[in-house]
Amino acid sequence: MKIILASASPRRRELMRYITGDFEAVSMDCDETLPDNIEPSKASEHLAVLKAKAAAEKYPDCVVIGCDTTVILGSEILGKPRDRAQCIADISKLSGKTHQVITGCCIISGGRVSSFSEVTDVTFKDLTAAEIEAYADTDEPYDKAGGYGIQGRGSELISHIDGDFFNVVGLPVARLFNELKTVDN
Ligand SMILES: Cc1cn([C@H]2C[C@H](O)[C@@H](COP(=O)(O)OP(=O)(O)OP(=O)(O)O)O2)c(=O)[nH]c1=O
Repeated sequence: MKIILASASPRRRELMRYITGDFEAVSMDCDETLPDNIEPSKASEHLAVLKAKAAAEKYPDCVVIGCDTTVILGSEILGKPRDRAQCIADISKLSGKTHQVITGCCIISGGRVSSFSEVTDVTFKDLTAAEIEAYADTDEPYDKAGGYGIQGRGSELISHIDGDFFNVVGLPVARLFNELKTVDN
């Protein structure tokens, strides 16, 4: 069956090519409002299911994949910063601490819905105000959860990670590869 990646993210499309070159990427518009009181750790999988279901309605004869990446610090979800001030505030919160990056994935095939979450722990260095401001002055943070890109200059902010690097960039490549094999069988 043809594979549809329901994502506008250029990073995800690039990472998906590690799994297969044989897929089509489509942008899905869907309401990403989270239910009240959802546990932060469940948010990305919830949104992945919404994105995949929206795509499955349009492509019922395909294997559809939806994904979402969230950055969780304690009980707070840090989204894409709306402006420089928010970026500085978010990176300041992450400085010197360990947070979780969770990518939720949902696969829908032949009406069957399966989903999972992959967690990577990311630890930031103790950053100075000047380092944080310099990073906020780049154009890297603004389309990324948590306001940083580990695959770019954001790597300078990090002391270490525990888990799948690709998961932080937006797609848990190894896990998704394995899950897709079970769906195709
Ligand atoms: C933490 C982090 C996030 N990100 C990106 C991954 C995701 O693209 C983005 C989180 O936003 P998402 O809402 O997961 O994805 P998206 O809006 O970019 O695309 P779509 O919903 O169409 O699939 O942040 C990085 O590229 N590097 C990082 O280090």
